[in-house]
Amino acid sequence: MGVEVRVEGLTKSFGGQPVWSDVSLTLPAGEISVLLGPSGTGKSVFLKTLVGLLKPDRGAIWIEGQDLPRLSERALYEVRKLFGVLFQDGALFGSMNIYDNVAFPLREHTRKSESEVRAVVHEKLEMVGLLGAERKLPGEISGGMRKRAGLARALVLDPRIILFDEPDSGLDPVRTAYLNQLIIDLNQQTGATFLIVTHDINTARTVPDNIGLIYHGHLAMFGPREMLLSSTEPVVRQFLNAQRIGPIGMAEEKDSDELRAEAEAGVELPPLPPIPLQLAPSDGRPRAAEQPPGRWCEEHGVTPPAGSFRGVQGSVWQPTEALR
Ligand SMILES: Nc1ncnc2c1ncn2[C@@H]1O[C@H](COP(=O)(O)OP(=O)(O)OP(=O)(O)O)[C@@H](O)[C@H]1O
Repeated sequence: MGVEVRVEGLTKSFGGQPVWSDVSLTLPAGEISVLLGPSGTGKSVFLKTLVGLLKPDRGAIWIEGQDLPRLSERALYEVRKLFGVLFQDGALFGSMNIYDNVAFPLREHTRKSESEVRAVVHEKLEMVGLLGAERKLPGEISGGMRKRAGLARALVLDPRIILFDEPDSGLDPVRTAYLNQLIIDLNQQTGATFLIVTHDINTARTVPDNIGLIYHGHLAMFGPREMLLSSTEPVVRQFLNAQRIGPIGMAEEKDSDELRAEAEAGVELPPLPPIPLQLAPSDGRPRAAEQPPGRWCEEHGVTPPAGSFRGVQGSVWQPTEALR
């Protein structure tokens, strides 16, 4: 099962330049969360800080009662074993074949015999659909296959928290759809806690249980998918709907003249698009963390945008008696 990650007041800067300040959020155990934000806002820095590769200036990261930034190197080494990380390019060793790449963490961190290593490597390669490609070098397979090989390697130590840094970068829409399905299926099978950094709005709208948005050095919002997809908060609304109208400009933030000009021109925001159904596991069995569509909206008295959750057993979302 996954474990909860509780981040409190986290602040990180480089050479006095803050990347983000006072970030607080909880990644609920076993749930999938997505982190969004304009380029350069420090999403990768956040992942690296979570896993202990970078030290924050201030703040806490609580995992199983331990505050990561306060741990000794030795204790941190142990806690790191809870994590699996899929780096952007898969971070495979170019001179090792896929089998040896995936076997690497097992050979480095465990005392498993070669036959035990083989069993685990085969299991994980099967999970990501790469059986048969074991003898290929990373340079001989496609970008999508390299990501899946990186994912198999991230899975071999049975992590309870899996971090994905832009798993969909450089993939075509079809490969991205396959990878998103794989992420959902892996979450169902492993029950681990997932955090995905992505720029893909479709991924953000359909894959996670929770969405966070970093903007202008702060966490603008973090919460259940339905909360952000029904939010009218200008930054959240603009980013999640990929619109030009709103506070985010080409160079991160529009200046007040640009915003005033937009307001004076009476530029109307288009209505919020419908909230899509969350991607379901391919075998039809629900994930442990899955919630019925529309539950958050219903519990919080929020009417979702027209046309939301279409496809639920052929029907359209309807508020319960209490909301009518
Ligand atoms: N080790 C480092 N030393 C100094 N500055 C760094 C370091 N790592 C990252 N930065 C800076 O921190 C900022 C955030 O970088 P980061 O790569 O986390 O952004 P990002 O949101 O992941 O961007 P993108 O979406 O484009 O991948 C950038 O200005 C980057 O130059």
